[in-house]
Amino acid sequence: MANDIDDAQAELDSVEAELEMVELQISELLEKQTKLSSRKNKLLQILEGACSSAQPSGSSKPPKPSFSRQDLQHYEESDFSWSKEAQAKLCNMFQLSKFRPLQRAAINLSMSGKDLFLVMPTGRGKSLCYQLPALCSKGFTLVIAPLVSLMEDQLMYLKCINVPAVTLNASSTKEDSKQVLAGMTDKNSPFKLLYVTPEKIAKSKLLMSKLEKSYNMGLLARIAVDEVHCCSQWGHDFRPDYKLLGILKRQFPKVPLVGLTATATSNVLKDCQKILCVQEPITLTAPFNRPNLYYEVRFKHNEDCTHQIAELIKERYKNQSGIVYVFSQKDAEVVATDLQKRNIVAQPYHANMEPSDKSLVHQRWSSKKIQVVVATVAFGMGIDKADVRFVIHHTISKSIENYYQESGRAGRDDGSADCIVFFGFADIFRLSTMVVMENTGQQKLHNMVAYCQNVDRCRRAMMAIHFDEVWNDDECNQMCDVCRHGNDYITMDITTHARDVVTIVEMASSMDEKLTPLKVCDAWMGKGPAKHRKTIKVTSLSRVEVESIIIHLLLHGYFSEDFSFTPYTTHFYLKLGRKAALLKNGNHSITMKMRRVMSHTTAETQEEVETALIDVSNMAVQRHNKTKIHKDHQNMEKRLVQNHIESLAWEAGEYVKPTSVFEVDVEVNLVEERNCASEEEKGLKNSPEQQSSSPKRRQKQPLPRNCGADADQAEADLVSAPSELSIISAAAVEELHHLHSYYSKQLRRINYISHEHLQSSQPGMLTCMREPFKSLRFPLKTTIAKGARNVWTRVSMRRKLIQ
Ligand SMILES: Nc1ncnc2c1ncn2[C@H]1C[C@H](O)[C@@H](COP(=O)(O)OP(=O)(O)OP(=O)(O)O)O1
Repeated sequence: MANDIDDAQAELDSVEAELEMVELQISELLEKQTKLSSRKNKLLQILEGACSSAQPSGSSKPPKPSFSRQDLQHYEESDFSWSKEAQAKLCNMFQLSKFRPLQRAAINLSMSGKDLFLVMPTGRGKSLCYQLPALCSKGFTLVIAPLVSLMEDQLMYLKCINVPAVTLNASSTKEDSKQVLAGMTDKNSPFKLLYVTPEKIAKSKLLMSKLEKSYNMGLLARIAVDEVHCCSQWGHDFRPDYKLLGILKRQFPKVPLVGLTATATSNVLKDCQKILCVQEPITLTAPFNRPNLYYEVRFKHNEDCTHQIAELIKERYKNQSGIVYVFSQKDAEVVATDLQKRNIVAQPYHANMEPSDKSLVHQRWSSKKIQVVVATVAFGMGIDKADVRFVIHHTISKSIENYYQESGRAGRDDGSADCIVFFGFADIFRLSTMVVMENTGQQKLHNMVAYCQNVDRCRRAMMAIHFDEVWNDDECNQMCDVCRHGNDYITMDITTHARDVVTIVEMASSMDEKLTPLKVCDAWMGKGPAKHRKTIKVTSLSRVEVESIIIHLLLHGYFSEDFSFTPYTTHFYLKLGRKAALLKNGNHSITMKMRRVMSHTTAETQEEVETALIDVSNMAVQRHNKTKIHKDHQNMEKRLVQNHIESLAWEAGEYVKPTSVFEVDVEVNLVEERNCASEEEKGLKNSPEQQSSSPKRRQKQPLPRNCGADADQAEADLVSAPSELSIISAAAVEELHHLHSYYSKQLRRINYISHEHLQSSQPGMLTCMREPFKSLRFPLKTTIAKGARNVWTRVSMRRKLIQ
């Protein structure tokens, strides 16, 4: 009877596990289907024409007919009543000889009174698309810009070219404000552009009433919303006051609006459209591609990264201007000082500096008195230096949008420039805790990490897909490290590795222990606490491989983030992801493409530069690294061969899993009926030392899986311990008694050890639980919960039978 119930219970467990797996697979496939369908729709839309009308967010209406190629051609090429004047002002006032792609179409559409979203890469000249129409129209253009510094930059530039422009912001004097407000209703329009912040629109009733008046007088010619993605909380720079700008279109419906951004996906634009209350805007998207920028990702191996950056600057970018982006204000100070020590004229720039110091750094950099600005993201909008030859990221950006913006500050003069990211394992988690409060922060960071982890796709293609563009890899023209040094990767079957590392996290979690990614790496590489080492299947992979696999598992849902908040900081731990359960299925496999270890430096340019730059004092270190790299490479290739042999054997049905097994250090000693009753009896009389030696002996001789009939039998004995004596009898009563004493004794030991541990220097629940649990033994593949359930079922069955 008990046997039947055990069997049924075991089968139920296995059916439940299988069902769980099927559900996961279904949800995976559904997710894939949704992604593919949405991609398909986007591609169809793009193929229909270069531009299309955006649809209101959440609208169930069928899509409006798109803005066709012919329409675009019309606005690009036709002559309009204002065309001559516009061309003249382009040359005479802006001192520019011709329009860049889409500028003319954008200007003509805006002059025709259409609402427009203009998505154009940074530095391609979006401002001209509202500044020139402003000069060709009656009245003035209202420009909403997110930062006062950005407005001031623009005003300075406009003043230089004799374009009358003013601003109203918190720092405007009373007198200035009075003049500006008066000018808004002056028919002679003393200024053509009025710059305000979104806060001003939201808070100043006086401004709104003046706008109302100028609208009624026909003097409010146009509204330009710069950095329009700030309206949407899905945009990377969400600003709450931007959300209130819908009032403008509601109050002044006849005034054309132009929203400008460098980085907005179609979803962000839909959101902006809804927030700004724009009915049917035309979206013009200039190709995001900046053909003159070379994109590259390098592994950040250690703190030596600043040294590498310094060498690059001294050799490759001698006397050329650039930016080094860092993670924090402290990093800005430290890295700038390090560069200075290496004779590079560098200065930090971050939000916590005095405004006067910030503008001094900006000015000195613009006039080439400083070569490098080591900056946080605070050094951003409004930076318009044409000849920036390099943008190096000491730490990855928090999203592809951010990266595109930040790196886009290079090469605005169309001359070639480099955008290099140093990709470090620990940085991912520093950033992760920073974006934890943002709705889509983790997803965006994952996209950025995937961009860096990528080894086989053109980096431009990855960005293009991110920005919903169709892309042909040939267009990269070898201007990214992947296209330039293609095929420098290998495909690894990492299923076994994944199982091993997932087991470590699973085991920690069953012991209520949380592991940081760094600890997972250490534990897996056998560098964790000694007590863990004997229970973990230590990997022979290199650190780089270990980190890459953990990142891969995180990006693909086998791991996920587990944040813990303290009043001072946020901690990042790894926990099992939604797909971790799939690994329990023997047929599930995971492959990943991995750069040949350190083959990164096979990039000629990098190798050339680095070998050329090796400081004599660092020769030894470099040699050591190279030897290690060479060994890593050899190991990797050996493993690949091994993987290949295994997979062939698997296909031929000959594969026998290696006999080394992972032994769970948390086991409950479900002793075999016949012998164990007496063993336990003995155990009860044994000294504590002798008792604890028994489990240890077992650990030293792990029970191999699939290693013959004996092993099978032994395992079966453990799992279905009381099966042979299931009729209630004197023996069974005795056994129940023994079980009872055994568990009481275990509990007493837990109490005793817990007490002891609570008094030790390491405080906390975990410490006191770990030791006692260590000497409990579960059958292989059994968790504490499962083991407890089995024991409970068995004990209660027997109790019933006795009654
Ligand atoms: N048709 C043109 N020909 C040559 N240079 C141009 C042209 N239009 C604009 N520029 C120059 C002027 C500026 O120095 C530079 C960048 O223009 P700007 O309008 O500030 O870019 P942007 O607004 O797209 O960048 P950001 O996204 O960083 O604000 O390009």
